[in-house]
Amino acid sequence: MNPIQSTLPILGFAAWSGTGKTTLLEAMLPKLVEHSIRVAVIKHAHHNFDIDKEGKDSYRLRKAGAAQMLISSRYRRAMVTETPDEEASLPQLIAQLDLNTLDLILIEGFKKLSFPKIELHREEIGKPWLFPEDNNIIAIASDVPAKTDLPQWDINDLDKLTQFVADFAKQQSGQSLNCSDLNPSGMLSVAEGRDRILTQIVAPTTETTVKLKDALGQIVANDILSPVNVPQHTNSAMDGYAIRSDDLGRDSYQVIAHVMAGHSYEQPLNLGESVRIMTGAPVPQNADTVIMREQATQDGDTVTFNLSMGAIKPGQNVRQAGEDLAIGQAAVQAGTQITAPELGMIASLGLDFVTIRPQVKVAMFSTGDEVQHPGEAQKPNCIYDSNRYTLHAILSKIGCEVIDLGIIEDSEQALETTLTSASQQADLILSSGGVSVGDADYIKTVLDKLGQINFWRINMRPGRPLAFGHIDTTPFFGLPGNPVAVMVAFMQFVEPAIRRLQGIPDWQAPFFHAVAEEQLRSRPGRTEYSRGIFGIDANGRLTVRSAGKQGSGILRSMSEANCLIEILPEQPGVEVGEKVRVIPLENRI
Ligand SMILES: Nc1nc2c(c(=O)[nH]1)N[C@H]1C(S)=C(S)[C@@H](COP(=O)(O)OP(=O)(O)OC[C@H]3O[C@@H](n4cnc5c(N)ncnc54)[C@H](O)[C@@H]3O)O[C@H]1N2
Ligand code: MOO
Repeated sequence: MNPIQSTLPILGFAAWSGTGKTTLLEAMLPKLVEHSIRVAVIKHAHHNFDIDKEGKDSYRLRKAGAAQMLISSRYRRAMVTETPDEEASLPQLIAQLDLNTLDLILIEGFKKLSFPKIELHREEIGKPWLFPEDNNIIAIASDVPAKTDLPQWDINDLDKLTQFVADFAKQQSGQSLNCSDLNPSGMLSVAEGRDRILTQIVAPTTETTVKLKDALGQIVANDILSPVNVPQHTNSAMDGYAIRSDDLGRDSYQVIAHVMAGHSYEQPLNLGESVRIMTGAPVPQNADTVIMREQATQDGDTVTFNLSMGAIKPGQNVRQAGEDLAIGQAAVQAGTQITAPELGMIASLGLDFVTIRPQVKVAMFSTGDEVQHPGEAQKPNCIYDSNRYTLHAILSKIGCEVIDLGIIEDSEQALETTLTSASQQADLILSSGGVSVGDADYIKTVLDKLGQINFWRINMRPGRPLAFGHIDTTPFFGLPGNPVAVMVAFMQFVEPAIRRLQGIPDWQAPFFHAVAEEQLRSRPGRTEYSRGIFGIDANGRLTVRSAGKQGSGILRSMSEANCLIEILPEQPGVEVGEKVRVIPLENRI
């Protein structure tokens, strides 16, 4: 049988019924989303099925004879197509997906067709292995060992299984985009450059404990487990009256106490009784329902509730102990950068110290005799140094300690001294300028002398020239001099390396898709990063347009942009109305 063709990676799950395919997929999907993998699932059903429930408008219209029923809302859409004559084939189904917005297609069912599959096996089902008969099976998840050389894991080890699926998606997408076909010889694609860099970056395993406030912007080293229940007690979410849910329907209740936040009423609540309670105060034993004060009239120690303002629902307006976090639950996961919510949450657990990854120290300098310090009178034919300022800002934003080595004069000796001292102080070294072809050869001479540096040309714009290697054991990046190229190259190559040094191995920049409001040009084979402005149009669609002139030195359009528009090598350009990938800049630069 011919293998199923698709431009996106396809992976199926082969199993006998009762093995729990859907349950496993349901548990795996949120984890794949965490890996930033956008998944479509195609599921085969053996029997007749109705996707919309009897009585719903879409159901009624379909039953009334609509051959195709397309229903759409702000949040989702669904297409129900009647296929009275013949079931759709898997390739026809794949063709219905919006492949531009996906990274992976998972298939449940269609087990006779030829595409890569993971076999799921549970011994208690009592069915034979499938892999001896199906050479499309590439791995096994089972509760007993299988006699095969295929990779295999415990079917209950969801993390390992997810990692395999995520790696498969990434590896296959790399294969479906044949870089050597796309790139003129001698140039690396963005992905190839990044991969080469990342294989040479080793994450340190050290950690350090700091005071809570000093952890702002830093990376959590280990999962922070909650030592307490949050909230500590089951408590009231409103100022009002607590009663028992098995005691609804009375005309009135006797108010037997008044509980302020920080206090409690220690007696069990009896039938007919009510406790006046403040927001945050613990609800008494037996009480589980709070009616807000606006709905109540208290006369002496009797309270009545105005039900015309809303019926009382058992359990309403009560926050359960541990509902936010239960004791032992991970409040913040290892690898998270601490921002305001994490700082507040850690404080809310009563913790005032946090164990973090040591701050990554980045030494940086500018090169070029034409580059001048801001504040000096401008010399003829010179340019003020903006790169150390943009780099300082981005590095601080992502939690690095910056060692600013200034502007290095054009001399072998000065550069050698600077690089040697940088490699001793820093975890990573950054320079800008002097990496393209026509530049002072002394930079290459010094780098060759001190370390192992490769000068690459990346098939992207801006940011074509890039040097990468090590001075002693410290990673070194030579970024291009042009002010926008330096920022774009930083985001594509340096930030993933720093994230790895921070202990986040599979960091990926967030992106989404938006509809182009105007035509965007690109050269096929090259990744084009245009400064863009995204927004929402009158129809609620995410749209994007260019932020203006795109020269590699024009910082103004970078300042006005709120995103980079990434036009991929396989895209010849983007027409009006087409979807394009957008990398938001907020929180990145
Ligand atoms: N014959 C070729 N010329 C150039 C090529 C090429 O492939 N062949 N590539 C072009 C591209 S693309 C870029 S990007 C630049 C990068 O060159 P360098 O990394 O060698 O950078 P410089 O020549 O030193 O500077 C380029 C540009 O940027 C200004 N600059 C430098 N440092 C700073 C700074 N700290 N702050 C602000 N501006 C800075 C510098 O004055 C130049 O205008 O090469 C192209 N040429
Ligand atoms: O790509 Mo250069 O990096 O165009 O300015």
